[in-house]
Amino acid sequence: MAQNGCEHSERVLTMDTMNPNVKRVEYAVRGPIVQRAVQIERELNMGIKKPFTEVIKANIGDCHAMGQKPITFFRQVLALCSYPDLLEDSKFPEDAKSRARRILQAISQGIEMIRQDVARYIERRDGGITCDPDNIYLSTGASDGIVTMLKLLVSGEGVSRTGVMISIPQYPLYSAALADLGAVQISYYLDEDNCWSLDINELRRALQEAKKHCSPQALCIINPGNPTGQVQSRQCIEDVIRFAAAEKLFLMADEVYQDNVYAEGSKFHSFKKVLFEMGPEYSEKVELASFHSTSKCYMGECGFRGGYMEVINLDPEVKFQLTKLVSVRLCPPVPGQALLDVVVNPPQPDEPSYDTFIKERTDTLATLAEKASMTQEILNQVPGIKCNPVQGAMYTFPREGTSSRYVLLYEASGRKRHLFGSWQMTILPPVEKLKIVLAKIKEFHQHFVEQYS
Ligand SMILES: Cc1ncc(COP(=O)(O)O)c(C=O)c1O
Repeated sequence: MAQNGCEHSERVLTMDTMNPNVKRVEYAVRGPIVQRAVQIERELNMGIKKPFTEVIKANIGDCHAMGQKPITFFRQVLALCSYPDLLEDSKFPEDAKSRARRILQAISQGIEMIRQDVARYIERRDGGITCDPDNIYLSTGASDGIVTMLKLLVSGEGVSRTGVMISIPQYPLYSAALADLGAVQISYYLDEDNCWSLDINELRRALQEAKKHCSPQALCIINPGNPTGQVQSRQCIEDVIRFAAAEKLFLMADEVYQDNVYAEGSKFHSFKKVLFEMGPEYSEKVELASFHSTSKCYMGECGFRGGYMEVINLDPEVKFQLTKLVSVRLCPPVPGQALLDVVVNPPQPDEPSYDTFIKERTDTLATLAEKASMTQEILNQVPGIKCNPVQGAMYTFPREGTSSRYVLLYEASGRKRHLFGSWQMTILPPVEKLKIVLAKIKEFHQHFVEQYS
């Protein structure tokens, strides 16, 4: 008998009966490199001697786990919302208290106020272009919104099965969600030689090929990009919108890194703003869902799982279905909603927390900018490594040399040939630790090249 009192052969849920789509899901964030790192860390903790004393996790996108300081005002408001007796405590500033009272009141009446605050935030961000709170859906992080939208899109069988275009290199949520939903992944490749920009001809190529075996319905863009750190130009976004309109594709714009722009000459342009500035020919026609989150930018609050999506030009009956789908799962956790509210409605110049808030936000973004330029500078000093400028987001995706030994090693490890010799790392470790990581990469690479080329 098995431990749970049931013969294995009697189980209802086995590897043979389970959902085959789940088995197709790959998720690199929990993949072999991470598992090996965990194992090494355990061995170090057990006192096993190694040529190093610490594992610095340059793969994790969790800002606070990597030492970034949470924004004080946000945590104060969350503490007050969680334990309202603290509203009597004189140590908390008055603006944090009034924000907490407002949120507590709103939550008791439903989430309408938070959706309105999100809409006002989008209007400020997009230079006054109107945003209807009815187009805002609060989500448990951006991931939840993205998966919900994909779920709505997927249908059909065989050549009619929904195909969704995603960038390569990609953020693994997309391939995982598509595998899980049994949708067809249509890969389009970002242009490494042009700072990972998006080439419309490549979109065309991918789409034409895909039409032979599926029904392409949607195009996903991550801007600023994970894992490649590019910020798409306004021209590129316009081209993508024209392409989506011409090909009748639903646009999904993942904009969770909208504040993370570092490079001179790079600027974040939201898809919504560009769409509306292109005039009614596009703004009244192209269907768009855009996503934001409390997890990234200067907030880094991924543990609270706050986010929203804005939908534009959604068929009213589909919108009804979306509302139903979201409602069935009940609302996102209250702390995530409260946090989202203070992110979209931060301290104002006449409020006591304003100066601290601005200082913390500015310092956090300035440190990330410093780490972005340090990373690309040091990696580009290593002979054989090429690293594009980290224009935005929190990652770099450098490429190693092309010796045949590398190719063999790479393929032997079961990776995809097209990503040969490239790897992703975050710029999140504290400056001093990042310097150590970069120095180690330099040393390792030089040694590896000497040994095998
Ligand atoms: C491009 C991109 N989209 C979505 C997410 C998920 O965000 P959230 O934590 O809000 O679910 C991430 C997280 O790393 C990301 O990099």
